Amino acid sequence: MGDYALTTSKLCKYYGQNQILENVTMSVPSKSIYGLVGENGAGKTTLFRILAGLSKPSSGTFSIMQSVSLQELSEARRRIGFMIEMPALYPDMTVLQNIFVQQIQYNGHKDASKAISVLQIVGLDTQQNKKARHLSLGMKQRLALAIALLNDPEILILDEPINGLDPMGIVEIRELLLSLNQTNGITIVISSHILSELEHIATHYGFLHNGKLLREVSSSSIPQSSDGLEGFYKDMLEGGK
Ligand SMILES: Nc1ncnc2c1ncn2[C@@H]1O[C@H](COP(=O)(O)OP(=O)(O)OP(=O)(O)O)[C@@H](O)[C@H]1O
Repeated sequence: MGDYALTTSKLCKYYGQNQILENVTMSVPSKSIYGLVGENGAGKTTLFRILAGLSKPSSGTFSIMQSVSLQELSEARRRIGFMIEMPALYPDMTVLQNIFVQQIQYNGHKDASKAISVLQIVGLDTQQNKKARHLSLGMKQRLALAIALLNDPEILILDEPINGLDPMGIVEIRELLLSLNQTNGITIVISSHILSELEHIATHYGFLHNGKLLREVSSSSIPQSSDGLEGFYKDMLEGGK
């Protein structure tokens, strides 16, 4: 995969007059868990949407697994599992049927054994016959993650994947992500508001603030003190580091 799974160079995005991303130059090492930290409105989702091909940058370039051309990028994206927005679920279909819909859209056919295996990975196999309308938010999050895993991705891009999960659910997703990274070698890019949670799993961080990537560091640069990542981030925003 090369040294970097994803890179961006001087990426800018405007909506009308508003500059949302400003010269974002980012490098996500292969096989890392890269925590993207940033306040509400910092531009995290916008950046992920560009990588996913859901939005175009106003200027700048990016690469996914060394692919840069439009055609190569669309191939490379097939090797990424995205969880950016909640996938459109059919409320009157079951969990399993919703997985089948995704498989048919993506590959043209359904694959029941693969569907069950991703539901097992995210701990939803016991709920496979439940209608989507009856799922809790946390269960929907797991289903979105299951969908992102359907095509054995080499990279996972996860926007706030633990939003809405209870503490036990958060621990389970954390362990799942660690295992996907360590056992399957999947590079994971993850945004979360819960810095203490990112701290449990991230090997690298990028700090996005007002559309600018202030700094990238490896987790070894974060002090092991009680306010570790939170304190580091606060000091950085205050210009202390
Ligand atoms: N389609 C759009 N049109 C206009 N402005 C947009 C659009 N999408 C996002 N924005 C604006 O871009 C800015 C960045 O939004 P974005 O969703 O990328 O931030 P974020 O870091 O993901 O925040 P959050 O953590 O709240 O999800 C916000 O000010 C938002 O209002």
